[in-house]
Amino acid sequence: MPFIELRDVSLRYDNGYLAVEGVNLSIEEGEFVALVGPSGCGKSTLLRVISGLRPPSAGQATVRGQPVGSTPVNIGMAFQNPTLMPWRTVLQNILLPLEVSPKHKQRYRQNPKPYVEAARELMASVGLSGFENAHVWELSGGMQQRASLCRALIHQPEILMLDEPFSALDAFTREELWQAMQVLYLNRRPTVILVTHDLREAVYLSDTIYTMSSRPGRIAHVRRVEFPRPRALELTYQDDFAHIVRELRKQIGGMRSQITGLKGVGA
Ligand SMILES: Nc1ncnc2c1ncn2[C@@H]1O[C@H](COP(=O)(O)OP(=O)(O)OP(=O)(O)O)[C@@H](O)[C@H]1O
Repeated sequence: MPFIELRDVSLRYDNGYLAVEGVNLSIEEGEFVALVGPSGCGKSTLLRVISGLRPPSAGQATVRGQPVGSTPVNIGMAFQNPTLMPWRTVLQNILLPLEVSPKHKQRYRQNPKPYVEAARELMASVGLSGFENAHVWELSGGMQQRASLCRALIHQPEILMLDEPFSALDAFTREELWQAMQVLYLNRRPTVILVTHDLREAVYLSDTIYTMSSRPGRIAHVRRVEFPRPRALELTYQDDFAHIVRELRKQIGGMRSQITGLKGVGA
């Protein structure tokens, strides 16, 4: 049984807008999946469906075979904007989800020590040791995003949802963060769903890449990525890596040219 499954899922927003239609996908436990596609094709909408924020208008979304929302599922999230609280230290920001997580809040209140240890370990794995008592304004954008990834993982979520978490960073910092993300993933093996416009990022990090068509979004192409892990950054300069990136770009370019009426855009 797949861990996460969408069967013929469509979602129409309250204003009548059909964002996604007839989406089928199935994600194994511990799989790293990327959703790519033209702007507005419904990538974030699918995250909302899987997290239970938006019930599908048609079709079925299940986690472990149970309809989404029928049983609690531990989810971690990180977004483009790290949204750390400026009045809290980095360590306090990372511990924040434990104050509200139904699974952890009581144990955390009674005995915070193991959680603080876990937060320190997470920080060490992404190179943030020594910044536990720093405040947000003392960190670079890349460091803030590292902290946001640690915060997303502190309550040991089964599913980690990443909505363009590296898109506001410069190219070098972004690549550093891919490597930090890979370390976190290999240490914990959560099921990850990454929404991104960066095709190199998708290929570097993922096991499977779903390319969505423009609105209403459908799954237009599924690409497995078989490179063994850990993946070195040098992989991104290899021909077989570039070949997959080109294949995805061609798919998306074709859709964009259908929308704009231009021939060969991005192809
Ligand atoms: N709450 C809402 N009400 C009505 N329409 C919405 C709502 N949220 C999103 N949409 C529309 O649904 C479509 C899909 O949006 P969504 O954010 O899922 O796309 P996306 O692929 O993540 O976009 P992008 O790549 O630009 O971030 C868009 O056209 C958007 O305008």
